[in-house]
Amino acid sequence: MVDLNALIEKITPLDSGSVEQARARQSQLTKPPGSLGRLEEIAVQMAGITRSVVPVVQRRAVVVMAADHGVTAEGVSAYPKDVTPQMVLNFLSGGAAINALARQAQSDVTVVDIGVAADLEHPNLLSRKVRRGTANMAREAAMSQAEVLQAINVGVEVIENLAEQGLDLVATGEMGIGNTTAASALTACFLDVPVEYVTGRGTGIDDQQLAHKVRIVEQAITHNAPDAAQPLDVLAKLGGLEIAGLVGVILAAAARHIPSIIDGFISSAAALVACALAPTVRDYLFAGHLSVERGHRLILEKLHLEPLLNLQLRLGEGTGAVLAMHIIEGALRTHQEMATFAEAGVSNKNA
Ligand SMILES: O=C(O)c1ccc[n+]([C@@H]2O[C@H](COP(=O)([O-])O)[C@@H](O)[C@H]2O)c1
Ligand SMILES: Cc1cc2nc[nH]c2cc1C
Repeated sequence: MVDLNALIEKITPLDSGSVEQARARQSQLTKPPGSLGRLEEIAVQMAGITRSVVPVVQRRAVVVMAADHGVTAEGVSAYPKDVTPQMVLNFLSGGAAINALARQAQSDVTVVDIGVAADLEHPNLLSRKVRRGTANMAREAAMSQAEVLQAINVGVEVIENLAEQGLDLVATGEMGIGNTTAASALTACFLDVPVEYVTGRGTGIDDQQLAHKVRIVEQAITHNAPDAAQPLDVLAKLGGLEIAGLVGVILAAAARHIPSIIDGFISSAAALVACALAPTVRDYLFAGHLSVERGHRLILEKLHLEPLLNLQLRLGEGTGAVLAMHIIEGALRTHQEMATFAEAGVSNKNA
């Protein structure tokens, strides 16, 4: 089992030397300073993360963590919980949105059963069930402390195995009917805001169901009384197995100087927990996109992350994060391939 404190200690600040050299390179490229906007910042941040002045992102993966949620018994989703295992099989057959987008972005897709209630078997599935879905958080803690650590450990091991084969960039993905309810509860707790500010329609519930979902999240928080100063307590009581797994992914990637692209609302709730455990991790993160889900913007504001895309997505799976891989690649290609003023014989700005 991972020693979480030791892992957190490995997450060090970005390398300032690489940051400065990357900035110096940007200032020499054939463009007015700042004209490539956020692409310039991305290239510089990537240099600091990877400790390489001219980083590459050849080997890419999206880790899709799948799990069920006991709170679905309260009628908080527009879809039945059977969709979780059904979509896992769809990911494994290559028929989901994430598969199409990952093929386009030349990213591997790693599918992990970290807590799906049903039995699932497939040669390409990583079977790492911690338990068969969480307990109903409206009535009891979603998970025990031991289970939450086990789920984080799954994420850490997935990254360690991927990193051994070579990994330059990872995207977070998830699948779990009911998981926007868990993500809303976590967000309300960590941001200390009213539940209704951070509770949205998920897969598409109506106004009446939304009002009910808000009450269920409020009930879960009141009943479990998590200690907001103890991120693992909050995660165990209100979280999900896939969210805990993604906390492990985010922490382990940062410890190995691998950048993570965070997907939508649920992935961002995992990032919120990871940053509560290890604030330095934030510098290793990119926000892939801004989800339609209510509350996502508040998480990104709290983490001082600006989304790379805003496409009105609300699918999850890692779709927005994998789309954002193209933006990061663009930032690195210009950083690497553009000629300098001296190389191209272009006159620089008058001194
Ligand atoms: O990523 C997002 O922002 C997002 C927003 C809404 C829904 N989802 C996906 O929809 C599922 C959760 O929705 P729900 O309504 O069952 O809580 C889960 O599988 C998520 O991947 C994802
Ligand atoms: C069909 C479907 C696909 C999904 N992918 C992620 N969450 C999902 C929820 C549903 C309902």
